[in-house]
Amino acid sequence: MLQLPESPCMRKLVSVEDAYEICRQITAKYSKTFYLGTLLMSQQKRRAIWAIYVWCRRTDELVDGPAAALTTPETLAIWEKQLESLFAGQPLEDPDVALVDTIQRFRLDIQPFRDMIAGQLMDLYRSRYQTFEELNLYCYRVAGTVGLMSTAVMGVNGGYNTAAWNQGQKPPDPTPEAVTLGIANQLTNILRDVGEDARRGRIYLPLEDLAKFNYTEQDLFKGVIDDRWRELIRFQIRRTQEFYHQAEKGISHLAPDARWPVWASLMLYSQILQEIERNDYDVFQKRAYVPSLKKMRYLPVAWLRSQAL
Ligand SMILES: CC(C)=CCC/C(C)=C/CC/C(C)=C/CC/C(C)=C/[C@@H]1[C@@H](COP(=O)(O)OP(=O)(O)O)[C@]1(C)CC/C=C(\C)CC/C=C(\C)CCC=C(C)C
Ligand SMILES: Nc1ncnc2c1ncn2[C@@H]1O[C@H](COP(=O)(O)OP(=O)(O)OP(=O)(O)O)[C@@H](O)[C@H]1O
Ligand SMILES: [Mn+2]
Repeated sequence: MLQLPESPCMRKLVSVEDAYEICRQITAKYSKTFYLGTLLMSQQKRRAIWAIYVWCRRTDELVDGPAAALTTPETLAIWEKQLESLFAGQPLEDPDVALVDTIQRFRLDIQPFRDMIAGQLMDLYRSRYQTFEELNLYCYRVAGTVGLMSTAVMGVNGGYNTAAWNQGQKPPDPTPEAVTLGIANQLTNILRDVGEDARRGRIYLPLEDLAKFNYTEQDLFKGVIDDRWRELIRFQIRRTQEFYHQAEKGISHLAPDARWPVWASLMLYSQILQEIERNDYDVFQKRAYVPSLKKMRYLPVAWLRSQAL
């Protein structure tokens, strides 16, 4: 598990180059899918995504990592103060040096970062979601925000205004689809991790959906896999696939060099849903993952899709 660096002190921080290298290593270690996606980007954009990844990972680790039991709302309040310091150009820890550089180069907005902290705060207070609407808000905060942060780095389709017939018109804005992709990823993550979360007493599946399929919390904690469960998870998978489908429509409005990495990460992460089906919906004993060779096979398919107008 990722260790948070020691508490901030007055020691000298690393150079910008070294800070990006630290972020690269952490991203490579903790996310095969997103790291692979960043390798398809230009050097400037990929470094920026690594810096963002590390800040997100560290934020998530506060409530999900090995030291999570020590995290209180005050911990998150201090983390938010540290965030404000980054946006004021003042890094406090080594990986922050890269994020400060990224914030300035890409003029990032602080709001998605604040919203993500608010999402992690929800994890301190809640372990159940009654409705999909409530879950959707959680997903926006912890993952839709990543879509906003990433889009600011990847950029929108700048070629749009240069076409004579588009002069004076605003380019289509892919922001809603970026949020939708983040939510789709998070819904996928929730389905993959049902067992792991249950072992921590957490249920992210909306309770209204459990009720609809006549499946109880006790069934879930016992890991019951029967037709009610299969139908319930099929329903969740279909809903998640609709989110992916909506998100796809935004990709052609991104900067051309960002389309392949986004198609690739979308296709690879959404494959986890198929793996869940292949495991006959056993998300209690098995962890659905996409084997590396399969991931590689999707890269040319993603490239072809990224070339379509
Ligand atoms: C290729 C690319 C641009 C990647 C972005 C990489 C990035 C900055 C990821 C941050 C991930 C992170 C650590 C978030 C903290 C909260 C959290 C844990 C969210 C879940 C991600 C992690 O998945 P993983 O399987 O590694 O989780 P665990 O091992 O269980 O901890 C999430 C599932 C959310 C990830 C959300 C995104 C990557 C947003 C995707 C949206 C875009 C890139 C926008 C694309 C634009 C358009 C127009 C479609
Ligand atoms: N090719 C593989 N062979 C065997 N086990 C694997 C393989 N890929 C993944 N796993 C198992 O699943 C775990 C997490 O895999 P996963 O694909 O979720 O990696 P990740 O780095 O978290 O990537 P992602 O960004 O997709 O979440 C690994 O630690 C390993 O136990
Ligand atoms: Mn992972």
